[in-house]
Amino acid sequence: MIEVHELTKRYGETLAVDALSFRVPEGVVTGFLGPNGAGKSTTMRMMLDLDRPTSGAVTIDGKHYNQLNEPLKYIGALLEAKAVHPGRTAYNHLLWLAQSNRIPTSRVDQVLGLVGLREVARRRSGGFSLGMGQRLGIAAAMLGDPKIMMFDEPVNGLDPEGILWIRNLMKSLAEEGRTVFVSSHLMSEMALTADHLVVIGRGRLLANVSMNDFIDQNSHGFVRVRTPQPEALLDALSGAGISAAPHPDGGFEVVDGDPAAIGDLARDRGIALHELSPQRASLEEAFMQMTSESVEYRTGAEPTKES
Ligand SMILES: Nc1ncnc2c1ncn2[C@@H]1O[C@H](COP(=O)(O)OP(=O)(O)OP(=O)(O)O)[C@@H](O)[C@H]1O
Repeated sequence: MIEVHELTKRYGETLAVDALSFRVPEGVVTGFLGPNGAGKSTTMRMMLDLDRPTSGAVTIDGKHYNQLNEPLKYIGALLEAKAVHPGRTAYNHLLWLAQSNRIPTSRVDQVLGLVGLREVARRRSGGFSLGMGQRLGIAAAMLGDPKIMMFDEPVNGLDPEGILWIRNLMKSLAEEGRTVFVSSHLMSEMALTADHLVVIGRGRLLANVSMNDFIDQNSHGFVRVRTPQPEALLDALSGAGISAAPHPDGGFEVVDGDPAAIGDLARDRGIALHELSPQRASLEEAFMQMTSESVEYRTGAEPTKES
């Protein structure tokens, strides 16, 4: 369990993280979302003691990172995939990390197998592709078999196969009961991976909810209706006080509509329906809705000091 308590980070005039508090639950993938510059990387660095908070604290299973004996056994992280000495082989990079945390050497071979790098283990990592570098970073994160794993933008620059592999890996790590905390600015990817969301803007907490609740709370669902008798249907709907907006594809959209009520109304009037489908907004639409409601988070808005 990761707990963030009133975490604040100031870089001179910039308030990068502002009294942030949240917990990252176990057994699910938690997505960490926020516009560019929201403070995600700074928060993650402070979680790993790579940056010192101005105030507040992060605890991992109740302890500060620097109190963890052999930290790779508690928390594994992929922050900067290319943060590996280019002249070192994949095997030696992992061996060095394993030895520094008293992890058995046999585990190096095991994680190389888990990420599919066994065949290139003796090659220098400087010649690795981006995808191989990501896999090596993930192998390092898994080395200590930690209960908590953090990934900062793990699918950046990966091909579809690599993206699918990382998505499935994160889900299976969570299913094993681990805490999986992942940042990404790719909403469609996050929607497919995360069960829970922590959303920040300008260093502040905006939401800490399940994916489903976040979408429901920040967007309107609608019902898509298609009929060969559009005029009769529009008439019936407006008579029932339901407003429907025409869609360029010839159908209608009823915002916050109840499909059963629309279906019953059409049946009562003898109107044929060729489509009656409830639609849900995407995570991207919900995210845009949430951030656009506040002037502070709108693209192009000047950051307000202390905001
Ligand atoms: N070392 C630093 N010195 C000064 N300012 C910094 C430093 N690191 C981050 N910042 C500032 O802190 C704020 C938060 O940055 P951070 O990189 O944490 O955001 P982010 O949410 O990870 O953004 P992105 O999605 O663009 O990576 C930004 O205004 C950034 O310019």
